[in-house]
Amino acid sequence: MAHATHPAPHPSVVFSFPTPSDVLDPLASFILKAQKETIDKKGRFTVAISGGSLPKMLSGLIGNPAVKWDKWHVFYADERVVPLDHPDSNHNLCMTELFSKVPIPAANIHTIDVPESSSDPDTLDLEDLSDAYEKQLIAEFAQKDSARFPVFDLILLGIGPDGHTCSLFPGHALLSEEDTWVAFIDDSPKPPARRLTLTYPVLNHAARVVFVATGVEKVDVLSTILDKPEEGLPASRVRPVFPGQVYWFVDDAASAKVQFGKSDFKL
Ligand SMILES: O=C(O)[C@H](O)[C@@H](O)[C@H](O)[C@H](O)COP(=O)(O)O
Repeated sequence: MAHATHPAPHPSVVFSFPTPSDVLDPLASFILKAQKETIDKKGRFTVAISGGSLPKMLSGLIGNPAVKWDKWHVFYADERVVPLDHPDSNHNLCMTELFSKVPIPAANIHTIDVPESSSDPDTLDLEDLSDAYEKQLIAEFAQKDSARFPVFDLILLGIGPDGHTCSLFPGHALLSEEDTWVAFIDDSPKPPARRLTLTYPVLNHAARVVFVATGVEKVDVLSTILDKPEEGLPASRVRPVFPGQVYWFVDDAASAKVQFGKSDFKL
């Protein structure tokens, strides 16, 4: 019997701009176009967002009347298991850099269940926390899309100098996770050790994954990720199934050694 064939993933699209600040407007325009296409079709826009320098890179959205914040449903691509108001919390960072500056309803931002000012988050059971976060995703996606995995309209990610993305670190057992939507890790090589993360099955069913990476400290890892995917760095393994698509918004310092073809940015 013939096996069903699945179209191969689209090749990634790489946009490189002279400086980090030159990335801001094109990135905002790209997100707005994705938002419009999605809301026109289904009336809501599901977004996963990570920490690091990424939230600040979304400043082009602040004050922009075209952003339909009330239609955004935001999840964290990964989160550190610390109180939500802790300096290490990705939610805290996103609030400071972005969400406190725009009219997004608080109910549309899905946080992990670690109360603000909680005095001992280390006693919280990671499996319970990741199950509870997965339930929030199921509530958002499962009945509506009736799919085995959620299909985020947009996932916004950074990369570490070791090639990690989300809390998916090189050589870690979580790289082989095939079933759960949200996983936990208690041995992150980058502190803090205890984190939750979306898994590859989620990343690789997204409609669009956007990586943002700037600065010379990313130059070697970016060329390994794009030019040597066979090395299997965590970020190289983000290859959403057709018709999903990976986009890179980088600066010329980060892409200086990349051989992979770059595209001219146009919408
Ligand atoms: O959870 C973390 O430890 C960080 O959020 C991390 O994953 C970060 O997103 C990348 O290292 C990229 O960071 P920069 O964008 O700041 O380089």
